[in-house]
Amino acid sequence: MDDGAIDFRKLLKEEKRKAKLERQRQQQQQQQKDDAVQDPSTNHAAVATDPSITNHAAVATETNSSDNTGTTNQTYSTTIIREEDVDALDFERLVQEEKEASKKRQHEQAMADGWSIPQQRQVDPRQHLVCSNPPSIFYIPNFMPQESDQQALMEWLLSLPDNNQNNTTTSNHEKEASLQANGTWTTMHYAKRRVALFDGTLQVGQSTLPPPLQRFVTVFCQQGIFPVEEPPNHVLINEYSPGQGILPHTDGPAYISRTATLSLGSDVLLQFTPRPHLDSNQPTTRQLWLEKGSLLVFQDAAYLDYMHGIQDRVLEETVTENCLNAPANTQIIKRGYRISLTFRHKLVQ
Ligand SMILES: O=C(O)CCC(=O)C(=O)O
Ligand SMILES: [Fe+2]
Repeated sequence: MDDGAIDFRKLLKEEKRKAKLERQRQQQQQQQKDDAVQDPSTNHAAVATDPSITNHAAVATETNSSDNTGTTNQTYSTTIIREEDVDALDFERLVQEEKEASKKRQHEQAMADGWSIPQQRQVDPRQHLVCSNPPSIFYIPNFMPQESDQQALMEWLLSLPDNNQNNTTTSNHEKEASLQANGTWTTMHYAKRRVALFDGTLQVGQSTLPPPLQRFVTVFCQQGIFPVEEPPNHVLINEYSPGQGILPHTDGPAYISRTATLSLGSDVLLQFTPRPHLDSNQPTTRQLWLEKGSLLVFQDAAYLDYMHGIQDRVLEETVTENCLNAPANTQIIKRGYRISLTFRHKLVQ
């Protein structure tokens, strides 16, 4: 496991070794060029410096001149960056980058270790199934039972960088593109809701989900919430200020037809609305009470044939007889600040 400590000595040694090799290479090249320029028989053998090597490479400018014999002489003016510059340039940047990466790793590890999810419990679908039609909505209250654990997870999420604070003038297109930047908050243009995406499929061959989220993935697979061969590799975080919602939508064919959503911060009512292609005998909109700390899992028909959404501009919601899981005496749900984490398995071609 990474203990987060930076081995400065090792870094310095490695950087010096690289700088030394680079200087040797430059000197060798310079020598070749000098020899070539001095020896008219080898004029055309002079080798120009690789232009792709920037910063610490020797920069050669080539000038062609014709002598009276008609042959082309190549001469080079070369700037060699000094030893001190090479050390200063790369080492400072390297140490800074390594420090930041290490701080981030430590923070994420501490966050991942800083809360508990009951691991032993095997989820029994029959126990958590909330209705027979559609037969594929599961609700697990107290999935993350401790309020302090929920708080710790929220704190980590809120410590993620915010794109909008860095750049308030980005176009919608750029904002959408910045959603691709893993683990940063972006404010959606119309909905005004903040979202952050962790797409573990962006780097081929390795999952890039950070440890706090990877922990959930492990638990979901252990508990049979997701199949081991199709674990969540994509997590969308939605932040709702009190009263904010999300339009009815389906999560679409980019994922296997299963989602797991963890609610933090506040309770809310989620609406499941049948899609128009369903025949009219299907039940109308159904409500589901999502308590903070709960996990909602829905799949198959509930994923494919229903839209789900949260009413916008509502601070208090009335529980109707179509609510699938609220206790009989619950009539009003007060909305507060809420963060949800939606785990999915994105299909990769
Ligand atoms: O916040 C929620 O509970 C719903 C989120 C959702 O539906 C989504 O991100 O697709
Ligand atoms: Fe959704």
